[in-house]
Amino acid sequence: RIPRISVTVEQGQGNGKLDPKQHKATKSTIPCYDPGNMAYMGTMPADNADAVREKIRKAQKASEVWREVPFRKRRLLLKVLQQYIIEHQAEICREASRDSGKPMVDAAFGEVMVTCEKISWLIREGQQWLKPEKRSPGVMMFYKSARVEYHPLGVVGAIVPWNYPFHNVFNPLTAALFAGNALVIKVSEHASWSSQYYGRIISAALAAVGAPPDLVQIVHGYAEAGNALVTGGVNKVIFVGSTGVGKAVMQAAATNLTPVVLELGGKDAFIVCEDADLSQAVPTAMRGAFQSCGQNCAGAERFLVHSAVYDRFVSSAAEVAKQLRQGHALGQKPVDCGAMCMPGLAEKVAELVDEAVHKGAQVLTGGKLISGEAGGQFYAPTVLVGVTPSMRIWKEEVFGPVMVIVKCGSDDEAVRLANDCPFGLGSAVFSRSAARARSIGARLEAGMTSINDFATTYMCQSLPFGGVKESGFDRFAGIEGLRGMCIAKAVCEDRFPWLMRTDIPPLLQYPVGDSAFPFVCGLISMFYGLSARENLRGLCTVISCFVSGKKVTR
Ligand SMILES: NC(=O)c1ccc[n+]([C@@H]2O[C@H](COP(=O)([O-])OP(=O)(O)OC[C@H]3O[C@@H](n4cnc5c(N)ncnc54)[C@H](O)[C@@H]3O)[C@@H](O)[C@H]2O)c1
Repeated sequence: RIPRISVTVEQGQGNGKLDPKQHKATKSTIPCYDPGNMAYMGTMPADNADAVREKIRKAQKASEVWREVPFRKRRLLLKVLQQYIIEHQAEICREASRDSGKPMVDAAFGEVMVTCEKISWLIREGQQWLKPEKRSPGVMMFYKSARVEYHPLGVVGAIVPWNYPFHNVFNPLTAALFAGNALVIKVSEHASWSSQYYGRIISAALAAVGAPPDLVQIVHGYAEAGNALVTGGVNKVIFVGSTGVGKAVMQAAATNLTPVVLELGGKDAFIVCEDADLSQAVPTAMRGAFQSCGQNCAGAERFLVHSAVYDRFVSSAAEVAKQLRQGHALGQKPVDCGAMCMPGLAEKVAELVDEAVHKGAQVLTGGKLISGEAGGQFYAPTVLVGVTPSMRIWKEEVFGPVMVIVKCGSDDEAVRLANDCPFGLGSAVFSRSAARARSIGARLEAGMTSINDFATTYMCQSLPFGGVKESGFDRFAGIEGLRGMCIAKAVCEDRFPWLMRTDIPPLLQYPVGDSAFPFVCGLISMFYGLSARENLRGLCTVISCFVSGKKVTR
C-alpha cells in the first residue's frame, strides 16, 4: 500500500506588482515574482553561510540512519512521490510556471514528464545497478573473487539553476536518496518561491515512509550560500548552472578536495541533411528552439541545414515562429511561449541578436524585446539567418528564444561548424539514412546525440546526461549518474578459502631471501608471458627459486 500525502499549495497572488524600491533583494532576502506579469509573490529569507553549514550538519545525522534503510523502503518513498506527482500535475506545473514563466505544456513536458520517467526508472532498475557487481579477478588473482560495492556517499550537495524549478530539485533528490544519501540542495534565487511547495511535498513523503525529517535540506540564497555548500563538508557537489560559476565552484571544491559534477551551459547543434523528412524535422526543431522560451541547457541553438533544403527549412521555420503566441503563461489567453525567468536575460538576448544584425545577420521574425500585456520579461521568438563566426551569437550561449539557421554544403561542413563551439552538451542529426545520421553524430563533440529526434536521450533515463568542453564533465542521470551518488568500493576475497589463499612464500617474507627477485620475475613471466615458451620458462624459474631459494634465517 502506498501512503497518500496531502500538501498545501502556495497561492502567492494578490500581492500587487513587484516594486523594485519596496521589494529589494538584500543579502538576507529574496523577493519573488512571476516573470510573466511581474506580480509580487512574497519575500523569502536567504540563508547565510552559518545557516547552510547547520543544514549540512542536520543532513549528515539523517544520512547515518537512511544509509541503512533497505531498497524496499527507498522504493516506497519514490512511489509516494510518484503518486503525489501524478495526481497533482496541474498544481506542480502551475507553481513552476509562476516561478519561471513557462507555459503549462512546457512545464508538463520538462518538469513533470521527465521526473516521472526518472522515478519509474529508479523504481524498476535502480536496485539492480547498485547491487554489488562481480568483476573478473584477472590472471594472477585467479583464486580470488572480485567485486564493486556501491555504498552511499553520505551527504550530496546540489546547486541548481532556475530554469526547471521542480525537475531541478527532484532530479538530484530522487537519485541521491535512492542511493542512500541525504541531500542539501540550493535552489536558485530566481526560482525560490515554488520550492516552498516542493519542499512540503518532500517533507510529507519522508514522513509518510518514516524517513528522517532532516534527510533533505533546501537552501535558499545567493552565491554566499552556494559557496558555503561547496566548502561546508558535503561528500560530493553536483553543480548545474553557468560555465563561469561552474569554474568558481570547482575552485572552491578544491579546498577540501570535494568531488564535483559540473553540468554547465550548452549551445546544441541541430543538423538537417538534405534527405531529412522536413515534416518531422521542422516541428521538432521548433520545440528544440522555443520550448521554455529557449531556456534549456540542452536547447537547440544552432540549426545547420544542408543547402538543398535550406530555403524550405528556413521559410517553414519562420512561418511557424511568426504564429507563436507569447504572453503570461497563466493569463487569460493560451500561449506557446512564456517569459524569460531571470531579470536581465531578455536584454542579454537582445544584445546578442542586435550585435549580429549590426554585423550583417537578418532577422526573419521577432528580434525584439516586448513587454507583453501584463508587463512581463519577454523576448519575441526569433529566427536569425546570415550568422557568421565573427558574431558573438555564434559562440555564446543565448539561453533564449532564438533560432540561428546556418546553411552548409556537406556533412563534413556541418560537423566542422557544429564542433566550432566552446560548448558540447547535446546534439541532434536528421537524415532518412540512419547510418549517415549515426556517422555524423559520432563525429560531434557532444555528450549526447539524438538521431532523428531532439533531446530524447534525456527521456531514456538509463542514459547518462552531461557534456564535454565548456559544458562540463562527469554525468548525472542514468546508471553512471546513480552510481556517481556512491562510493564505488573495490572488494576482493578468496574464492575458495578452504583450498587456496595468499600465503607469502618464505623467500618473500621479510627479510627477503636472495632469490626473491628472480622468483618474482619468474612469476611475472609465468603469468604474463605472451608465449607458452615464456610461461614455461617462468614456471621453471619459480620452481628452481623455490627449491634452491636461500632464505636468510631470522
Ligand atoms: N548542463 C545542465 O544540465 C544545465 C541544466 C540547466 C541549466 N544549465 C545552465 O545554467 C545556466 C543558467 O542558470 P543560472 O543563470 O541560474 O546559472 P548560474 O550559474 O548563475 O547559477 C546557478 C546556481 O549557482 C548558484 N551560485 C551563483 N554563484 C555561486 C558561487 N560562487 N558558488 C556556488 N553557487 C553559486 C546560483 O545561486 C544558482 O543556484 C545556463 O548556462 C544553462 O545552460 C545547465
